[in-house]
Amino acid sequence: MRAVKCQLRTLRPFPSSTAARTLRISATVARKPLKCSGPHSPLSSPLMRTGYPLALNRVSNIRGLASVAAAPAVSEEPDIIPQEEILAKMDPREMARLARVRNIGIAAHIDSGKTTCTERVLFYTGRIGSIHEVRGKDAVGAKMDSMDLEREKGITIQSAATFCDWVKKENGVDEKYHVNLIDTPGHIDFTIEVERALRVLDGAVMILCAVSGVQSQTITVDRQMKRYNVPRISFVNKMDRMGANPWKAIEQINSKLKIPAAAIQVPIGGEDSFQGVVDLVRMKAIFFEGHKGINVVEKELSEIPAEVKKLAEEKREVLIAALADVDDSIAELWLEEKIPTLEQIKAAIRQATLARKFTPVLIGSALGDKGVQPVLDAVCDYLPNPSDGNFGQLTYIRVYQGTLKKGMHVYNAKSGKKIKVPKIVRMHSDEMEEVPSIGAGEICAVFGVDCASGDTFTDGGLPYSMTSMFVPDPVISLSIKPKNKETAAFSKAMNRFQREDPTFRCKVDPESQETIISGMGELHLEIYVERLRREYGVDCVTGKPEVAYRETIDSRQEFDYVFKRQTGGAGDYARVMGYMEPTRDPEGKNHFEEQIVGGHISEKFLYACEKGFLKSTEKGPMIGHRVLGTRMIINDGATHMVDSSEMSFKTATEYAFRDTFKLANPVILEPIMKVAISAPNEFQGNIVGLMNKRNAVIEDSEIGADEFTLTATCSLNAMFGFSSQLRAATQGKGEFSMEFKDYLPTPPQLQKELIANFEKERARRNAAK
Ligand SMILES: Nc1nc2c(ncn2[C@@H]2O[C@H](COP(=O)(O)OP(=O)(O)OP(=O)(O)O)[C@@H](O)[C@H]2O)c(=O)[nH]1
Repeated sequence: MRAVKCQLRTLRPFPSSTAARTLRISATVARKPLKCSGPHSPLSSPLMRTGYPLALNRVSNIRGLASVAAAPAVSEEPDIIPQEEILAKMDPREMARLARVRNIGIAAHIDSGKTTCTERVLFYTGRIGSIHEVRGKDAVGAKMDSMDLEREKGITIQSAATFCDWVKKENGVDEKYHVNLIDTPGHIDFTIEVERALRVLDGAVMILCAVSGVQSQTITVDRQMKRYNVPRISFVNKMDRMGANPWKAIEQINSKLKIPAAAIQVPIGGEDSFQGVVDLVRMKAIFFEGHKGINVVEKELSEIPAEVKKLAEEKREVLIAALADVDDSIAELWLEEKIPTLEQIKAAIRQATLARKFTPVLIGSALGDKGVQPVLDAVCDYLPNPSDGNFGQLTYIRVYQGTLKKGMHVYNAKSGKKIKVPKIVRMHSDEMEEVPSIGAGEICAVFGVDCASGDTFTDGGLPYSMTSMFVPDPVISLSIKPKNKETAAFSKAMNRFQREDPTFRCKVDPESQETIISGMGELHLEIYVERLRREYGVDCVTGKPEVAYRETIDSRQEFDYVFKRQTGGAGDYARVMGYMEPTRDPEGKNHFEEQIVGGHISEKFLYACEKGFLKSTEKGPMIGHRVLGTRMIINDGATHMVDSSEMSFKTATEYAFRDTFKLANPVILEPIMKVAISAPNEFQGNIVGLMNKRNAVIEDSEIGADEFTLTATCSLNAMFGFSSQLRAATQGKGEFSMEFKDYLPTPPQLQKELIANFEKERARRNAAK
């Protein structure tokens, strides 16, 4: 059993977090139709025969040039067009406008203060007249938490977008910036909202709690920012809390997130005596006075305590040393023991941030109305504008089939919109090469194409669209039924929720005829049930939440299956031979392959076999859950002149799959979650006890000044009902988040129980028919 466990650990349906992986996923999806032949094959579509079939996929906006370094070389020797030349060709007024635009998101662990911070941003920029707190005493709730549910629960559920104008003072001159801002939810159940936001943004503010530092969900959003190449600045919030320690948080950004980070401010005071910050770039003390800290007051360092001034000098050295590591010009000055100027420091911070080699860290207390305005200044100073290195419309494209030529027309598979490809470039470090065309398998960038990340382009003849956004698989599901007969409103709501949120799924189980909804956690589904009631007036009855199990096999098994039926008229006949084996595919994909020699089964029937295989993987033979990581090879068989049909081969494959699966060491897999719990120190014993009872593996325990954080892995099954037990064990002071980690085999006893329950339920249904 031990060996099985190790091998199956690799069955991880979540791809790793690199942009390259996004490419590979898309490539796999795209290649699929190419492999098959026969009447349904795209290769037989008339347009495909004309010699210029193509399917393109936008991978991501270019946010830094480093990620294209691996682009393959072209055969021609094109001229190299320097970036400045391209910039020079753009309308200068448009360039100037874009230089003052910022599209940014705020992302962080739950309860770090994203909404509280956004509320200040809206207030200081004049978008709202007064500040209302999350779960505040006035019961109004924050502006960005616009859903009643968000205000009641004090959590953000949907990303909320807003905009504001911020006037930054630069050498005494007012500079007006337009900031489009998205506040994203922190709770792991709504992680798709963060994914959705990050792929359209140019930059992000990552908020951390000064007491807790890097938390589990900070690691998740970090991964997401890396996946979409989003440059970021960091804000260490809650400096007024007891035990606040920005240096620990910065150290953790360096060590846990592996991003070079350094403070560009130091705090003046801390905890309940936190008063303001020293700006390390300009070496000025900054205080926040007046109603809700609206007046930013600048003072010389001579006016602040000597120890803060000393700390500021020390931390400025640290900042310059960190910049020297990521910026050549600062490194040269450093070696020559020269002190960089304010402009040089600012330029180095900006460039290193845009290249995602560095994150500058700011410090403050949003609730205490201190430190938010400098974050807005830093957004303008250090985060990209839409024309930074991407000219607003530069789009990465991967060509999957055919050739993309300058001047040709392509169609957006989603919108059907026809666009002309005005110019194709290949990236070469920070320069671009214009090329006349680009072939299959290559990556290029195009200008002036109006599209969204992940869009697919074709020559108009293909109905395919590729997936590129990473959508995690739901891990939990429950049956749902309207109490009364409001079916129209119920279906309308279900359609809308699914359109909005790809991690929320809804389907009707063909056997039980029940509607089943699936999502990322108990809370995720609870919120939708509640939204149905409030927004659509549909009260529902829900079943017990169920884990999304998976089924797989652990050994190779041969088969020789004959499907034969004689029912008076024409009969059915199909014989399929071959073997099934585990793929050990890290993404858990299933594969079908034919290795027929001698034509015992025709192409048409083999296509039907593949269909039968794919259908079988949707509902596993053991407990009806999806199948992962199996390969089926058909290498021989037989056909009857009269009785064989596509249907008989499809059915034969399904039966062969079902019978062979059961003989090939079948295993039920269950989702294993990574759980992070934090609570005041006095409850540590209680929590460890709770987790031990669930057979969790405790991986790490970090004890802070007043709170501890425990990380563990535990099966999702064992985590049901944990939130209420945690509340009871910590007097409501504990919080937890969990995230899918892996699929692992269920304990043998549980596997037996699951199979027995499944069989019992099936027998009950059959008897009721
Ligand atoms: N002491 C202190 N509390 C803060 C600060 N900022 C926010 N809070 C509190 O922290 C809690 C969470 O704040 P939110 O702004 O809702 O955090 P969030 O990150 O938007 O939360 P989610 O969207 O649900 O993840 C609220 O009770 C805030 O009042 C701060 O600077 N200091």
